Amino acid sequence: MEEEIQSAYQQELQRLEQTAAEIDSQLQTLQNIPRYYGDDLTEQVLDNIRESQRHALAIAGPEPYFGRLDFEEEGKDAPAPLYIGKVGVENIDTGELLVIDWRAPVASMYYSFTGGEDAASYDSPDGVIQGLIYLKRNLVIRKQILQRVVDAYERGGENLAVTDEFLLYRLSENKDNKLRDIVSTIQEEQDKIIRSAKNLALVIQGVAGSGKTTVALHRLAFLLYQYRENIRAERMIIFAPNSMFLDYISSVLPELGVGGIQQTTFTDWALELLDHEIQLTDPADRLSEWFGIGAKRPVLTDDAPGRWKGRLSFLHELDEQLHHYEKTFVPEVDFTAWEGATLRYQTMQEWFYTEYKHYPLAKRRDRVHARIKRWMAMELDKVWEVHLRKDFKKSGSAKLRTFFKHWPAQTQFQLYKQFVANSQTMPEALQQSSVKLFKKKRVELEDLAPLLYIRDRLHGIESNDVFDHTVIDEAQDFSPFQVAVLKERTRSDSFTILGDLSQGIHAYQGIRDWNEFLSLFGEEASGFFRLDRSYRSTMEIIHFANVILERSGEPVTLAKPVFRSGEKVVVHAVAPDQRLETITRSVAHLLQSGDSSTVAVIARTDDEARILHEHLTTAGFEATLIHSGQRQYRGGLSVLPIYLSKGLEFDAVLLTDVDETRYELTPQDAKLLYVGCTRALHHLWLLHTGVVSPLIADLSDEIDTNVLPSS
Ligand SMILES: Nc1ncnc2c1ncn2[C@@H]1O[C@H](COP(=O)(O)OP(=O)(O)OP(=O)(O)O)[C@@H](O)[C@H]1O
Repeated sequence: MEEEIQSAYQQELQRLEQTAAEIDSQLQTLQNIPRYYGDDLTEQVLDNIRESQRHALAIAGPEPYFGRLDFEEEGKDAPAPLYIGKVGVENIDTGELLVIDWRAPVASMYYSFTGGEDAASYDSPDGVIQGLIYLKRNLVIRKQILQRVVDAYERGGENLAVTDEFLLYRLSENKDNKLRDIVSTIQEEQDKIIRSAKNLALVIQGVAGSGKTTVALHRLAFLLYQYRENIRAERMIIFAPNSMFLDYISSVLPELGVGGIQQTTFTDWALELLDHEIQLTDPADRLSEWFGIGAKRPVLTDDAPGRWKGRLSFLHELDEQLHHYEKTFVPEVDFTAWEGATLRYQTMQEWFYTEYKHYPLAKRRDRVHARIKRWMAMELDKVWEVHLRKDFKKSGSAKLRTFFKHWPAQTQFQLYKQFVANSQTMPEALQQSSVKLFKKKRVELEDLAPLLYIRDRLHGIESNDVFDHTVIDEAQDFSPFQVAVLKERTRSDSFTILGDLSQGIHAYQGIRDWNEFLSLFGEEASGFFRLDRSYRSTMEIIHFANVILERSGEPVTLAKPVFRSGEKVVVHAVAPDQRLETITRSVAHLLQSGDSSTVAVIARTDDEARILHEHLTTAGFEATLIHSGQRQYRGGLSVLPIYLSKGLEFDAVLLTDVDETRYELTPQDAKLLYVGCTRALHHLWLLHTGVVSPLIADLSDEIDTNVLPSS
């Protein structure tokens, strides 16, 4: 056995040397060719190709591949080894494929193969190809050094099922600052999503840590590879909850060799399109209202402003109002430029409603205006007396200006203000507060989608502004209205919409059920996936977090852990006068433990986080305070309010003040605490002074209560 392993290692060593030498030599050759900055188009195209090859080889160089699959295609007489890496590499002289791009059809078997003696298959452009798999091997290569060779499957061997050993090895590594690619360990259920066809709106419900964000980013890389003739990176867009989150995920796409994809938040994107005509109220006000403690929080109903204005029935009501606006847009008044020159309103209506029907409203108005001017010019030509012609021209223009005052060019905001004031269905309190706010030229987040909708009806959507693919992360916090607006701007309904209803902490604006989105697309054009396995946290952490979710009193899907065991979750009661000192000691302990390079101290509110940050800084720690305006994710030690922890992950998490007043037995608080706990990869500690939160009370078997280091 030992000998076999040694020989496999030697074999792989040799192969690696050859492949690495080929990559280095190709890269060297390309680097010797200077970049082209001239005007010749052919040269420019060639230079671009060389540049992307340089880029690909630079990615391949240090870690050329991560897996090997020996596959014997039906009709062939021997298995051929396929080496799978982030980018494909060919031997320049022989054309032999040294490394196969992970996105290539044949590589899909590396991810879908789960063992057994049966035939395996993949979809090639020429149809389904079948054959037998003889070996699946994981290889860890760093800086061209072969570090690990592990066979997950060998035909005829004892272990017929593909083992998770390599996945566990990857998961046990601790995290640096950013989210990373997972090409070497993509799981079968994730691979199905990544390789789904382009013209589908995919909705993915995935438990915390199931890899939703990561999978969505890999899907973009796949689409760009598979549909390279039809889609462009600059026409793809990712919507994420905030700028810091965008920074946190910013390494994955470059690691996969993909650049140029637009990444933004819905708010930033919408405000830009709306030409900053309006200002958004400070989101911090609403956040402190909803994430305040206890009695201060509003009751959550479907009449909450975000829920109400985000529903499709509001869109339909606006649609009706827009329709009415359009129908009455051309007044039933003739235009007389001068005596004897009258344009009947029926003619103008004919132009507006029939001839220019296909243009958006504002453009139609401009077209009719220009056409009336042309009509006046023709009428003038019929006037022979020169002095009259001059007078008519002047007075006709003045009359047209007055006449067009009946056709006011309204902005989307002016129209929206009227529509809201005229609404027959909006709850009165909401209508009044909106009208009051609009007087100050201010709007709330939930007004952005209706404003964009009206804007698009007025001005249309430029073909340059249409997306080839749209990703919405943390989509449970989006409204159907927002998705409807994005649907108008996304070609062929090509969407990846991902989120977790159990983490819907912004329920005052988000959805309750994925059907709220799916109904926008229809069955044929959409697909629904569930990811129930969680890869982030240890079994102990996931079991603990699941209990919290069960106590929420709402129907939930519990996360299934991969078999990775760690220490028990720590829950510790602290006397009030020991609180700060205990936090300091715990942080020091967690930072020193070997597998914690990122540690988060998670407080209940913004203010509590700020105070803790001050305390830790004074105690000599280098810590980053994460607040709602934060744009960069720095890693190391972070202090943050719990609602901002969504989407992030840390080797160790310390939740402070998990007591009955801060985390009540309500669905909202359960979701909030669930989000906080599921941020931890390896260590989860919770401290409380006073009575422990009912969400985690009486869990003695699951937890450790006695591990705090002594002072
Ligand atoms: N197949 C995989 N192999 C290795 N690591 C994985 C795999 N899938 C997910 N992970 C890891 O699990 C963690 C969670 O991934 P990600 O943040 O994408 O999940 P998520 O579902 O978006 O989480 P959440 O909803 O809790 O924010 C990351 O560290 C990611 O690298």
